[in-house]
Amino acid sequence: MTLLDVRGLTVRTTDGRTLVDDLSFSLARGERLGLIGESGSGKSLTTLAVLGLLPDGMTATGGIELAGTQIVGAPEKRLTAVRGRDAAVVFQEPLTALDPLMRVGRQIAEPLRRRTGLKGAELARAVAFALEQVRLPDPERIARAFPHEISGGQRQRVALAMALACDPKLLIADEPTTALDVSVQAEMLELIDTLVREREMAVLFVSHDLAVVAKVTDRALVLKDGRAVEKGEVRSLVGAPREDYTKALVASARRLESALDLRSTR
Ligand SMILES: Nc1ncnc2c1ncn2[C@@H]1O[C@H](COP(=O)(O)OP(=O)(O)OP(=O)(O)O)[C@@H](O)[C@H]1O
Repeated sequence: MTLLDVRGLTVRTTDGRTLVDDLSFSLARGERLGLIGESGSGKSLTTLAVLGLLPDGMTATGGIELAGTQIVGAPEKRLTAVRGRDAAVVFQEPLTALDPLMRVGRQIAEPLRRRTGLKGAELARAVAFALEQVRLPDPERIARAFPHEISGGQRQRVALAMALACDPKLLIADEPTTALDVSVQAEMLELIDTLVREREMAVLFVSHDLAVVAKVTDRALVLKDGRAVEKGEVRSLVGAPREDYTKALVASARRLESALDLRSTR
């Protein structure tokens, strides 16, 4: 069953520049797709369009159907209902999602309370559980901390816990490991992989690094200047890229072999 259907998505600026050009792809429930391309290729704008979050001065045309809701042209009220429940996002920079002035626990409590209606001690227990799920040690301490009091890797885990709090059908991960130290990148990818598998969530995974995409998804779509230039199984994109642009992405991908080995052993 189709969860996300993007048909002829085009994003333009008011001064007439086309930043995403006639893009189409779809995602079934529980399926994973990588969006790959170099900086400026339109990956982030595509994911923002899916959530109805395009910046001012940009308009989307075409169709985006997410869990039965037409996103393009939808009123804000309908979009608010979709976000969190049908699709949630983890951005490259966790501070985008986190309020610097609010303790971490309260930030996770809010979406949890909305979804579950829990209060008081039960809600506090659910917050601690959400933090444990993303493998954060000492969840009570983390819950009391402000975002600047924890490490970048821990903040990204908190952002992931917030995204998962409403049990969305689709997780959008936009360069979720790019800002992290190399040593914590692999752990984060593994965590995303495990958590979405347990929840049977679909994933739209954005990265400029094909090796990173290969760790999480089986299929990928290659974007260049806002257009899809190639799509298919990650394995065939890597083994036999047709476009020069894809060949360049393969060449620049780090640790590609180990990423593919990892998936083939599952
Ligand atoms: N708010 C904005 N106003 C004007 N142009 C923008 C805006 N945001 C993005 N763009 C332009 O749209 C194009 C696509 O940007 P987008 O952020 O989607 O690329 P990307 O592939 O996600 O790259 P990156 O990995 O660097 O974020 C780029 O040419 C970028 O300069």
